Amino acid sequence: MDTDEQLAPAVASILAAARERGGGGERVVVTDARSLPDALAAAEADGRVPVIAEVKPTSPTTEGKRTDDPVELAEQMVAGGATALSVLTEPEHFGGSAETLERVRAAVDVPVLRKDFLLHESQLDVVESDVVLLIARFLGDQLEPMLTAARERGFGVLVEVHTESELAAAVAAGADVIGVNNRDLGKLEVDLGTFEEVGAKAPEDATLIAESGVATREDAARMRRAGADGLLVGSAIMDGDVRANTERLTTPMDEIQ
Ligand SMILES: O=C(O)c1ccccc1NCC(=O)[C@H](O)[C@H](O)COP(=O)(O)O
Repeated sequence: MDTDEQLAPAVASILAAARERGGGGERVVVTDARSLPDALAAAEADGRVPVIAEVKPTSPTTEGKRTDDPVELAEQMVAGGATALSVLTEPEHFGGSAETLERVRAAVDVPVLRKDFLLHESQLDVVESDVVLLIARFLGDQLEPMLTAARERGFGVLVEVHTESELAAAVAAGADVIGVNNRDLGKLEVDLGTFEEVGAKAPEDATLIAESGVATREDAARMRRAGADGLLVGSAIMDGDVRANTERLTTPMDEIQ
């Protein structure tokens, strides 16, 4: 795992807050998790670009904060063709909350990913979701026990990696849905070449998600050509008309005149 000195100050601050944040009380058990791989396959069969649209009110790399009702934003994303949603629950740096995730999940019928920086098993017990994110870089040798703990509770799990060695650790831990983050959390720089390089080394049968930095249809097509089964998109959807932005990215290039 990184020492905080190797991380951008904003990320070190996110991690410090995550270490302090308590977990839930009672063990959460999800009995009705919506499958992310199934939803991605259904979008593909429909001829839509499979996009996981992210409800991200703010972030360390975003100016200002979006204050619209997150449920309305989520509904617009689904109306725009989003295959699944990602909802930030981190409160201090991203303006998220567990309550927002609960309200969004009750309002839509697509899989909802809980996007947070989970470091302890008890943090899984804060709120039900269909999928949780586990970040290989921050969990180190705790990745496998956290993956097991999440699956035992009924969550689907998206394991995020940024490098080939994190990918190897994720595969060794048993991850089968893997996100390659184009954003380097050490420097907060985004490079779509990361997915192209690291994703190419993933096992054939893994479900692969390209995360971060997808802004245009051309970016989406580039990630799809590199093997992405799904695209996780935050800023480019949250900035402006959320429904129109989602439609633009979920419509295949060959349908655009
Ligand atoms: O988005 C940030 O500014 C950020 C800063 C520090 C740590 C993590 C951060 N983002 C987490 C994410 O993974 C993204 O929200 C997600 O992949 C969507 O990225 P984008 O489409 O580039 O908004």
